[in-house]
Amino acid sequence: MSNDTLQRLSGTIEARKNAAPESSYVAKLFSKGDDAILKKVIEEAGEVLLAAKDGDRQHLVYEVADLWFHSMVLLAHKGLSADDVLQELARREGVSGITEKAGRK
Ligand SMILES: N=c1c2ncn([C@@H]3O[C@H](COP(=O)(O)OP(=O)(O)OP(=O)(O)O)[C@@H](O)[C@H]3O)c2ncn1[C@@H]1O[C@H](COP(=O)(O)O)[C@@H](O)[C@H]1O
Repeated sequence: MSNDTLQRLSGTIEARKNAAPESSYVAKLFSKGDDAILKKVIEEAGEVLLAAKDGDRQHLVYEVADLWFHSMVLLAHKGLSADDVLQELARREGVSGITEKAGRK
């Protein structure tokens, strides 16, 4: 598995913060703010649920990609990135039981 795609996409999403809202989907979503971004994340999570139930594996991959993408937009909006999540997953590889919640309030 390669993280190159996630890194490139993170860079593109980050760059959209300085773009005019009408110039791109991500720029428009940033301009709408928190609630609009969170709504997309919830909407895509629901679509993942439906895809998981319909038995079409490619459909599931498609909807999870939508969910990951919108989660990345949310992270960027909050000053974070996919890299922060990858670091947390890497940290968990070394923790048995995953009971530690480092950094959680
Ligand atoms: N990976 C994605 C990506 N995945 C999904 N989407 C968009 O997310 C939306 C998914 O929402 P829906 O399925 O609900 O479709 P919709 O009804 O059109 O969406 P809404 O208008 O209701 O929000 C669609 O408009 C998709 O085009 C994405 N848009 C952009 N990217 C990446 O982000 C980059 C920057 O995109 P722009 O900001 O458009 O240049 C692109 O180069 C891509 O790499």
